[in-house]
Amino acid sequence: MSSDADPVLAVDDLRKRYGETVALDGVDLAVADGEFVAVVGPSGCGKSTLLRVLSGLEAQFDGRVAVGGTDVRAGGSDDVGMVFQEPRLLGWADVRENVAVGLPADVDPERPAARDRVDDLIETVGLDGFADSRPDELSGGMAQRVSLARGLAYDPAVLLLDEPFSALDRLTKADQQDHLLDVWERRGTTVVLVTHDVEEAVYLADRVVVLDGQPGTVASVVDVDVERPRERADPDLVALRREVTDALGR
Ligand SMILES: Nc1ncnc2c1ncn2[C@@H]1O[C@H](COP(=O)(O)OP(=O)(O)OP(=O)(O)O)[C@@H](O)[C@H]1O
Repeated sequence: MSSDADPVLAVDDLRKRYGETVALDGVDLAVADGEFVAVVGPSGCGKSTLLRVLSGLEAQFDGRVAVGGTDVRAGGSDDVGMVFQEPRLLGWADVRENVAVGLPADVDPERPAARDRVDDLIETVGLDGFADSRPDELSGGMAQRVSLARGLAYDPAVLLLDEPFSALDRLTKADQQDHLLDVWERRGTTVVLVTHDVEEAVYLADRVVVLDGQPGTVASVVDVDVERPRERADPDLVALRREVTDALGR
């Protein structure tokens, strides 16, 4: 997919420092509407920092970062939903209440339209029948799907995911990856996924951005030009995995 025309996410010459530590140095990235981009890189190269900047959680940086044409420092982050490695659910609240936390602040979660929206999201992530369950009644994969529904509650233009499946066992992980693909395909949300897992990146993404170094810079961008639905064992995917791994090792 081309990212040339009006990218929904535009990062130009991003430089981010924490005191003396430069975390990112001159990162450029353009993500097209509806595109699925994975960001991989070794520990400490600034992957989470990049997501934090994109989400508006970090206001101090040099360069330009815009979502939907609006600078994130000027409210562009309203168009961004975030899913973290840990589901970060409210233990005392049920699934419906946990998803409703992600609704825009001016929406009363008790209003019928808001309840319908939340129930629709719960169904979207495949948790029908669990709306009244509490987090301790859910498996790890289910809890992560609540977190995904919460991230979608704002109906964001861009969904940012920071290693959302890394704490899950292999089978649950594969299941959740397919679930995310399903949600992405049905909703058309633009996705930026940070992961350590090259296999996951290549299986899911249209493009894999390899970050490297300290400070982090874009070392390589690998297009995953493989038709969907994909087979994990597809020789083209296996070859692309090698290409990404080689780029990481350089
Ligand atoms: N709040 C902070 N204060 C100071 N330094 C920080 C802070 N957050 C990140 N850093 C530093 O910025 C650099 C990039 O960190 P970041 O967490 O973005 O990397 P990462 O690629 O996500 O790592 P990992 O894969 O281990 O999560 C590291 O050198 C880290 O120590």
